[in-house]
Order: sequence, then C-alpha cells, then structure tokens
Amino acid sequence: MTRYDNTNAIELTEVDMIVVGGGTSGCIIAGRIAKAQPDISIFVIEGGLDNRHDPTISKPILCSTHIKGESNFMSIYQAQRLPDTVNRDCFIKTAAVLGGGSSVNFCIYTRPSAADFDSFNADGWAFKDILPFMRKFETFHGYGNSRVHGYDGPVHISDGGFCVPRVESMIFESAARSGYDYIEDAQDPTELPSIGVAKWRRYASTDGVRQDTAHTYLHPLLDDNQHPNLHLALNTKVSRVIFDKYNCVIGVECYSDREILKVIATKRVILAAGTFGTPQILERSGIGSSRLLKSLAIPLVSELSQVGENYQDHPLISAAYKTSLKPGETLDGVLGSGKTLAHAIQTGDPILGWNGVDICFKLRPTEMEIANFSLAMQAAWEKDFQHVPDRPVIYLAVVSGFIGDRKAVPAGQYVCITSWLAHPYSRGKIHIASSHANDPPIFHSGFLSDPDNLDLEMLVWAYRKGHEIMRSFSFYDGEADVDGAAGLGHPDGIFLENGKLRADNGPIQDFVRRTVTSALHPLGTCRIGSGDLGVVNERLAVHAVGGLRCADLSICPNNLGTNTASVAMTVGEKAAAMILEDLIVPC
Ligand SMILES: Cc1cc2nc3c(=O)[nH]c(=O)nc-3n(C[C@H](O)[C@H](O)[C@H](O)COP(=O)(O)OP(=O)(O)OC[C@H]3O[C@@H](n4cnc5c(N)ncnc54)[C@H](O)[C@@H]3O)c2cc1C
Repeated sequence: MTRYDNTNAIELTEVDMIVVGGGTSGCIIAGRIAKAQPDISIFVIEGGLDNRHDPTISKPILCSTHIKGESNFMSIYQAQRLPDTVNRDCFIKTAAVLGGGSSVNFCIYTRPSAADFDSFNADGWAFKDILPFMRKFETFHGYGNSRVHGYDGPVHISDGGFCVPRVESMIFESAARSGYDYIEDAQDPTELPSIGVAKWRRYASTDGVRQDTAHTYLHPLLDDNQHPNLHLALNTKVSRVIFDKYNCVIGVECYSDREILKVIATKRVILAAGTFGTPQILERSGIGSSRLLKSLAIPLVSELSQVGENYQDHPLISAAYKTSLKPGETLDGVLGSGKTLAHAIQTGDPILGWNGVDICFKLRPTEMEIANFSLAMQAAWEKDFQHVPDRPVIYLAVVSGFIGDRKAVPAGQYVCITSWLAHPYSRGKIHIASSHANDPPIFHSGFLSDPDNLDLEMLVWAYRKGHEIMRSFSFYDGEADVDGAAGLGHPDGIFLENGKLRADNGPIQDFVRRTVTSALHPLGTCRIGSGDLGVVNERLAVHAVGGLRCADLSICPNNLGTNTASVAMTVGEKAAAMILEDLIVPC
C-alpha cells in the first residue's frame, strides 16, 4: 500500500486502474476491486484531504459544521443569478475530502422507491437488478424486512445509539390524529403504503460512529498490510484523461499545489468525481459538445452533447419553529453552548451519535388538494404520480434543533421543518468555462425554472403542509423570530384565519423564491442513455472511447426520491461488480 499527500511527490507513474475521486462511490469501487483482484494495481486520486481522526467527521452530531461555516472539506459552486430565484446568490457546497459526501453529510439513511430505478429504463438497472447491490453495502440494525435489507455489509445503519423517545411519541401521536399512516420501515421499497410517517435511521454504528465509505471500505485495506495493490493520493486533482490515437484511455493528468504529472493506467480509468467534478473532467478531456470544446480550443475526442446537462437536485425549503421541548431533546441544548459540547465529547456522551433527524413524512397530496392545483399541475400529477403509488411528492423532515446560525435566534429549543421535492421538474447544467482546471465552471442550478412553475406550486404546498403538521405537535410554540436573511423564517405577511394559513399563495411563493436551496443531492450530469441522449451506456462505459467509466451520481438519468447517499453507494457496488466482469475486454 502507498499513501501519498502533496508533501510527497507521487512516485507512482503506472498502474492498472485509476479511480478519480475517493468519494462515496469511488472508495467502494477501489475497495471492492483491490480486495477481489490482488493482482490488479489500483490508484485512488482524491482532490481533498484525508478524513481520519477528525471528530467533525466521525461524530454525527457535528455534521452541520461543514455546511455552516468554513470547512477544509468542502468545495463551493456558485450558481448563476436567475429571476426564478429573484437574482440572488445561490451557493451549493459539495464534498472535497476522502469519503466524499459520506464523510460530511447529515448521515440520514433513506432509499428510493422501486419505481425510481425502474424509470432508468436501462438494462441491469431495474429495481429487481439493483436490490442485491442496495443490500450488499449495509448491515442493518432495526426493524425491517430481511429480504430487502443487508446484514453483513461494511456500512452499519442504526439509530447511532441515541434517540428521544418522548418526542418521537408526541410526533407519532399527532400524526395518527391527523390521519397519516405509520410506516414500519420506510426504506423497504417493496412495501405499501410507503407514504406516511416513519422513523429514520442513520449511517452510524450502534455506538454512534459515522459510516463513511473511506472508513468502511478503504482504510481497513490500506492498514492491513495485505493490499500492496491499493494506492491513494490525497490533495491531488485530476485535470483530464489522456487518450491514445484510437481514443483508448492511457492515463490521467493531475496536479497538486506543487506539480503537474501524468499517471498511466493500463486497463481502466474510472471517473467518480461526483455530479460537479465528473462532467468537468470529461469536457477538459475533449468529451462533450463540439461547439463548447471548439470555443475553448480543446481538441474533440468524442462528441457527447449531454455531458454537463440534465443537472438535477431536490429543491428544499426550511422553516424554524419555537417549541416547549427540553434542552436534552434538541440539538440546541448541546450545540448551543461550547461548554456543553466539550463536556459531551469528554465524557463520550451517546448524544454525539445523533444528527437530530429521527422522523420524516413522505407525502402525496390528497384528492381534494389535487382538485385545487393548477391545470398544469393536475396534468403532471396524472402523468407522473397517480399511477405510481410509492412515489412521494415531498419529503418533510422534522429536525430537532435550529439548523442555521444560532446567533440569528434567541436561545431556546427549536424544531425546523425542512421539505424537499422528490421529483422536481426543473433542470440545470454545469460546463467548464476554460480549459484550465482551476477556473470555476458556469453552473445553473435550474431551481424553479420549469416553464409551468410546477416546482414552485409544489413547494408552496410543501410549506403549507409543514406548517399544518408542525402546528399539530403538542410542543409547537409559534413561528421562530429569525433575525436577518437566515432563510429559515416565514413568509412576510402570512397570518392565520380560523387556525389555518391565509388562502393567498403570493407571500409563500415569494418566500420560496427567496429561500429555496439545495438539499445537497445533485445528480444526472453524465447520464446513462444511448446515442445523443446519454454519456455512458448501462455498463457505465463512456460512449465512443475505450477504457473509461463514470461511476457516481452523475450517471443517474432521472431523479430518485431519496437522500442520495444510498444511491451513490449502490452505484459504487454495482460499478465495481461490472468493472470486474468487463475486465476480459482489453479496452
Ligand atoms: C453537506 C451534505 C449533506 C448531505 N446529507 C445527506 C444525508 O444526510 N443523507 C444522504 O443520503 N445524502 C446526503 N447528502 C448527499 C450524498 O452525500 C451524496 O449524494 C453522495 O455522497 C454523492 O456521492 P458521489 O460518489 O456521487 O460523489 P462524492 O461523494 O461527492 O465524491 C466525489 C469525490 O470526488 C472528488 N473530486 C472531485 N473532483 C475531483 C478531481 N478533479 N480530482 C480528484 N478528485 C476529485 C471530491 O473531492 C469527492 O471526494 C449530503 C451531501 C452533502 C454535501
């Protein structure tokens, strides 16, 4: 095993395989292949730093550190200002650290509906084909159907050793009073009803340690002295892939803050640099729209106009509420005071295994609500949702604590309701603006850009639902008075009439446009598809070149109604299996 960082020049100049990006999918691919094929040398080149020995990574309770303040483990993408989001700045953070999103995410474990994989319409990607890979990565602790969960995978799924039963009971009781179905296991894609309210689990061991894919797939092999075929470079970015005259991959060009160098790959290069990273590397390598590449003087290798297109996310809104909960029942109790947090760390308090998110609603509108939608929304409902009963329109999470800057609110115990669209209609895109790897790309989030304003209409409905649900909890104590533009306040000018929100949607629409943001679930920029409609085929091989694969969330052709880490892990497992099977093909 060799581990490098940019303080050592990379001595390795030739290997069999290179995995670009040691993120959620990349670590799984490298770990699985290194273990299965000891005679194949495999080199993970990761742009970010190591993720070991950092409490902000290992302790789920500190997960918001990376999203709130400055973090050495994140990259920031600035979206173009657009009228749909009132021309405001919108920044989307993405992981830049070994383990990728699995190292810095909120540890929320959810899975998509069976229909979401079926909608890929790609050989080998229907739900029945995918289920074995969904099971393969997990060791599931909790109530669930053993046919759909895994019990011997590297990633432990549990409640992290901490939950707050009193609050859970209060939420479930009021949900039952309001008529929501209780779902025993919302992560069982084969069971109906899957719409209702459920307890969520986390990517955490039963003793509260985060289960990122570097700690679960890569570090054990790097440490065991039995995998000299596995190599890792940190803080080293790949700028482009290099091809021979037959358009077969021969290696990559990468750079650290010291030097630019080439590494040869005799068998495969696998791009797992994520939804933002992978399309940019392809374009810098000459794979993309010929018009764009010509304008940037990049020689064309393969004309694939969909590279960087089809960007999707789950647009999210949040609202904060005051509660009568006790300090030990929300994150505010422990994170609101440095002294309390230090004490919790010193004593190994089980609360460190908590992310504050125990309960979620997966929701679809009622028939009466549908009847009040616009005609365009009714048509969309009929086409995309009506006949797919396990497809939620929104996810609505009850977050125990204030998720913004605590200085924006008076001290207290808060609950935030965050809702995101599971299947939005808007699309964005990301393209390089120059051939230089350090120049920022041009990025459109696409939020609220669908021509019929369907996403806006659904988010207005989501806000109303969240308000209604929150008001039904016995611990509700009014809307939070959020100071400034924290994005967690409430629409100006809304008020209650007979205990319900005023019928006028105008202020809520304005609130959504001013505050909608990313659920941090980007996908789709190098989608599976044939001909002009795709970038990779169903075996994840990039069209019209040899030896190059994409294997991260960029390959999803359509959105999946889930927090997306489980999909990235599933893609990693499936990609590793296919790459091993396809090794008999030389390039
Ligand atoms: C803050 C945050 C919170 C989230 N919360 C949740 C959650 O609670 N539950 C959930 O299910 N999902 C969550 N997600 C989403 C989930 O983590 C991601 O969907 C998933 O990690 C994406 O996996 P990936 O392999 O496609 O990309 P990533 O995991 O992002 O991996 C890409 C890797 O490539 C590296 N890279 C990029 N460019 C280059 C380059 N040029 N050269 C070398 N390396 C490069 C990056 O540093 C990164 O390590 C969250 C995401 C974030 C960012």
